[in-house]
Amino acid sequence: MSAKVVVSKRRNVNRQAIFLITLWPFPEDFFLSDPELKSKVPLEYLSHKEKYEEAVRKACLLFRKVIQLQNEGKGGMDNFREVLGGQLGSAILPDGNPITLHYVMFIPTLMGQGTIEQQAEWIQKAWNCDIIGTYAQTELGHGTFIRGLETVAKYDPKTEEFVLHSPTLTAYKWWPGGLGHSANYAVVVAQLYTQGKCHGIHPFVVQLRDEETHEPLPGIKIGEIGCKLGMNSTNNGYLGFDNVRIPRNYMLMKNSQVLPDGTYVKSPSSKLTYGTMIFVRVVLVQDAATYLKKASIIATRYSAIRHQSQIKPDQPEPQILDYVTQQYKLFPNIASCFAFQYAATWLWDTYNNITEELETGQLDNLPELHATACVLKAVSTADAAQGVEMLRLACGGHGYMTASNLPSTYGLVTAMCTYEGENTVLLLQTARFLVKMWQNKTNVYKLPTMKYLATALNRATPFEKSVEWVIAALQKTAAGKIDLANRHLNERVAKGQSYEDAWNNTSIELVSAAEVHGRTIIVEQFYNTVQGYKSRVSKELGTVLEQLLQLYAVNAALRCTGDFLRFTEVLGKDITVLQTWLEELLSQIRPNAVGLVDSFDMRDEILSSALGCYDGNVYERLFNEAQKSPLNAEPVNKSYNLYLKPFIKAQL
Ligand SMILES: CCCCCCCC/C=C\CCCC(=O)SCCNC(=O)CCNC(=O)[C@H](O)C(C)(C)COP(=O)(O)OP(=O)(O)OC[C@H]1O[C@@H](n2cnc3c(N)ncnc32)[C@H](O)[C@@H]1OP(=O)(O)O
Ligand SMILES: Cc1cc2nc3c(=O)[nH]c(=O)nc-3n(C[C@H](O)[C@H](O)[C@H](O)COP(=O)(O)OP(=O)(O)OC[C@H]3O[C@@H](n4cnc5c(N)ncnc54)[C@H](O)[C@@H]3O)c2cc1C
Repeated sequence: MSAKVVVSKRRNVNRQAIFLITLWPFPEDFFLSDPELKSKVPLEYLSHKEKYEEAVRKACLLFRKVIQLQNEGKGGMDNFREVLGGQLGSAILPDGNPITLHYVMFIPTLMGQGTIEQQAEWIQKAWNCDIIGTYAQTELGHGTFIRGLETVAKYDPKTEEFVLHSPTLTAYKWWPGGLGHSANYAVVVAQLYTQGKCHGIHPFVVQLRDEETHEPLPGIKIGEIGCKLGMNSTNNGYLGFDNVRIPRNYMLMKNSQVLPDGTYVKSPSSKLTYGTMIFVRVVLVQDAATYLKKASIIATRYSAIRHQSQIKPDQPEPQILDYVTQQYKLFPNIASCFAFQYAATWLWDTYNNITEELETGQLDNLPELHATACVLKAVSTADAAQGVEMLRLACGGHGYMTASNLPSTYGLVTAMCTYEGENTVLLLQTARFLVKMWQNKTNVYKLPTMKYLATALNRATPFEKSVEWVIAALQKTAAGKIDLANRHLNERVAKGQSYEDAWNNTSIELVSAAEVHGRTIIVEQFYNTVQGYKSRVSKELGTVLEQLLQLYAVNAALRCTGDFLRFTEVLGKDITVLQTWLEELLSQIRPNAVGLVDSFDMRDEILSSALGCYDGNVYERLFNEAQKSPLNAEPVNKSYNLYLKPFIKAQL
């Protein structure tokens, strides 16, 4: 991965802005120039069924091209990551990809939970797409509380098989992507029973459909769950089992096993079953950055084109980009794109390092990785969803048009707040870890993202107008919130509440403490990244990066003013200094705003937006898109003679 400086100049010198990006040698043109990957008719004018069929057609072609590149030695996993991610992936399949789960969860689970022999059996078939899988964990009745899943897998030692069964309607698997009509295999998470004892949830490979006819196999009740807020081509499905038998070795047995006689061999850690969920949460932080970049480009370019109202009576209508309120909607989101990008890169590296440790049986850092993946996924996806909605609103009526691609982008990003662990639940997971660290302070000194907790609470943080102060204040606030929540927990227990009730009654504070902890990590990673670049890039770039870092930090601080006043030495007058600092930064960033979003380097075909095109011809594109409406094919629609005319006549 080589970081290079890309200079993006826009029309005139004062808009020169440069942005440091990591260039992947990914052949975008190979995909975007393929006419077969373009929709003949805008998706919004297709039926639900047609949208799905079009998505399957494109998804198969997309992956065929990726496999072709791989066979030619032109990249591997990176190419999959590009076509599955929020940039190229959502440009070609804006309503979701029905085969995503095959690559994002089915194959990773086989790799993470299968024995070497099972990997040898299944992974080549999966990579060759001889089989198409999904990841079926969530049920109609349970998504968060996976220890409460109802699907059962009972071992029959006589035949050395597991019998999968859905005892209730709420036990039906519900949500898995591609499950409705696309996948013919699934990793199914079920309660394992052997020798009359339940050993909790475990992963099983289950064939769902005939590999030739694609007909559902006997005992398999399967279909799609219907229309959703977005992602309507993802083919999320339901799956019920009526005593379906699978061979013993279809249980993924890397971590725990069932021997032929039914003996259960326990895993070194029950948490290893959860591994795949960490992987996707880590990857989602990058996707949050990508979706927010896409919306930031669209809204910023549109704000440079759109002229509206007057700032001074004798002046022509200004670019709406010159309204400070508009800058306040746009620029903190641009800064967040950098923040989440850097946090995603750091988290990806951390994940890979710790996953290597897990392979050698070292589990020490798994809890911190889990807690960190949870909080960064929750904070980045929540902020990205809020940011995309703010950017849509910043574009007025035209932002509400499907042709802007902002509604579709919102549909994709807001789903991330729910899947792979609903955000509140994940923040509570992080809080659980923080409280445990707080109560057992000796551990805190070792963990990279936690070591500030050892000293932050009692550290003096007199106000100063600097990013370093903001980081120190966020750390002190996080420590203060964790300490206070812990004290309230203990007080509730002392008054006779069970620990579980005390936890529930303290959960608002716990979620808030976890969130501040997450923001601390993001600001600190942004700071470390900029410090690392400053000595290696031009003075201009260093200045721009510093401005963005300061904007992200001061905006994070202003979001925490209440807590800052409670947990740090900051005073009301200091908050005024922060507000003025923010306004100064908006003004400093204004000349580079368009250049900055240009440097996110997303082509028009990726943006798929009449508002965000590089040439700025917004109105012509909006009008041309309107002509594609089937209603405009004829001047008078048949409903006039059928309904309107009789209605009008009847009123005369
Ligand atoms: C290339 C780009 C591609 C991007 C495109 C992606 C598109 C993908 C589209 C859709 C994919 C979506 C797929 C899904 O949604 S799959 C289903 C996801 N479901 C969940 O995430 C469920 C969430 N719930 C849970 O994880 C758990 O129920 C829980 C909330 C964590 C509670 O667990 P539990 O009931 O066991 O209770 P505890 O809190 O007591 O936890 C017990 C201990 O286990 C530790 N733990 C929990 N989870 C993990 C984990 N994942 N890893 C490691 N450790 C874990 C926890 O910390 C406790 O430890 P302790 O020591 O404190 O006892
Ligand atoms: C687009 C999309 C794609 C998906 N793809 C898949 C897939 O491929 N495979 C798969 O298995 N699943 C998939 N899911 C399901 C997803 O993982 C679940 O929706 C998610 O885990 C949340 O579970 P739930 O929907 O049952 O909500 P619930 O768990 O019922 O949560 C509902 C509400 O209750 C709250 N709540 C729940 N538990 C607690 C708690 N302990 N403390 C405080 N509040 C709590 C939550 O915060 C939330 O506000 C997908 C979901 C979506 C939206």
